Amino acid sequence: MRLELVIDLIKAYSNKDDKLFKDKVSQIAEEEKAKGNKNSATKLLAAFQKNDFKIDEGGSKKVFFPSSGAQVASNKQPQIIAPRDKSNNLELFEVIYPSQIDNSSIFLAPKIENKIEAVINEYKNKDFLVSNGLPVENRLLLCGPPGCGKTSTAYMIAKKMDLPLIYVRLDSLVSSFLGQTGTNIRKIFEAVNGRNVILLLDEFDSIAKMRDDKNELGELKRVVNTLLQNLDLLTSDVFVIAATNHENLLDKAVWRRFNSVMYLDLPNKALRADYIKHLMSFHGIGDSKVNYDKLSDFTSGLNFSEIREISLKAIKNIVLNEGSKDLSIKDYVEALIDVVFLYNTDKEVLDISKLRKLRENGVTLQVLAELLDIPRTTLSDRLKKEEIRHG
Ligand SMILES: Nc1ncnc2c1ncn2[C@@H]1O[C@H](COP(=O)(O)OP(=O)(O)OP(=O)(O)O)[C@@H](O)[C@H]1O
Repeated sequence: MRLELVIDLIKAYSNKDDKLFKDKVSQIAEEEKAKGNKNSATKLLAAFQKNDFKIDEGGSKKVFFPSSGAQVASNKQPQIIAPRDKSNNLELFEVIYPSQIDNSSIFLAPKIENKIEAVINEYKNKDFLVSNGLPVENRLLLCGPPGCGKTSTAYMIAKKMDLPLIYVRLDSLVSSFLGQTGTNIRKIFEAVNGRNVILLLDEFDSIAKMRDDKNELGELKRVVNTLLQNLDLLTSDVFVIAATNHENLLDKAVWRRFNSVMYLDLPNKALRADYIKHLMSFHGIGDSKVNYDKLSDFTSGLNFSEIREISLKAIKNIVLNEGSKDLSIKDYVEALIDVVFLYNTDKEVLDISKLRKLRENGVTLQVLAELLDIPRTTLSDRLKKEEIRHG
């Protein structure tokens, strides 16, 4: 290896010039390859990627690569300016920098968590993979019911990759002025192409599904084609995440564009219990005596967003009314009824089918009757009548 290259490496390291550092490592690898030392070149690149070159700066770790995130943190990266719609002058996307994303916990099934970690790792090492002639997964489709963490997962990935997130809501993009949509899509893709960013296309079905809509005319088809063509033209620097609640509405041409597809489902019993426990302990409520298993049963069939709302309501009630830190089953069910099993403010107009669901989820008649302030036998009769009505 030439001495000048070593000196350049040292200079790059001390100036924290990640681009120069990376260039010099690549140059050394190339020279080794040219000399017939392919193994040494591969080893060097592997060591480089594996160590991720973390430099300690006064106690806080700075990620050397991928570079764009580090540059944002040190204000070296030029700001990403969102293009605007010609008619209403509104910005076509929102830029969210990793420093603006908090570290709040996201609960995912272990299988999904592992898959996401693998995708992040692959993207972080994309240069190495590409230099070895291997493709990189940089198109992720997140599907699943609302409130199960598609958007939150995209944020978490941006935080972990230390990259700016470009957030586009396709439904609002389309609903504004159809005639402008194609132009707006082009403007968005031009603004991000070639940059190390995450492009989140939320409510993806709102545009992709239009292709087959018999009632819509050529304009919509053109819009969808523009979207697909622009996706194809993106460089591999852009990591694309599309999110949809209606994956069944996406056609084959759309599925083909994504090399990773993940389904974020409603939380199972264990995840619900962990999530409720996490929310409670975060606010200093509850203790080891609380039966989280039971609370988890009560919330069967609900999504994370609903469980969060219920739990926060219960926490607020406990803190405001009782000033205590205890969590009773009744407190929780009361919040549950308020948030999800609404009875139109008038207790006479009970939504019996929802109450049946609560009973099925394990809430006792006694607790329900007390909370609803109706005699237990009356409630029991009404539930039985409902049962007969439904066979
Ligand atoms: N897996 C999860 N772990 C922890 N909290 C979650 C999770 N999923 C959702 N939440 C909570 O619900 C809120 C809404 O979730 P999010 O917007 O990520 O869901 P989504 O699947 O994108 O929903 P939509 O399809 O309606 O856009 C989050 O801000 C968070 O508080």
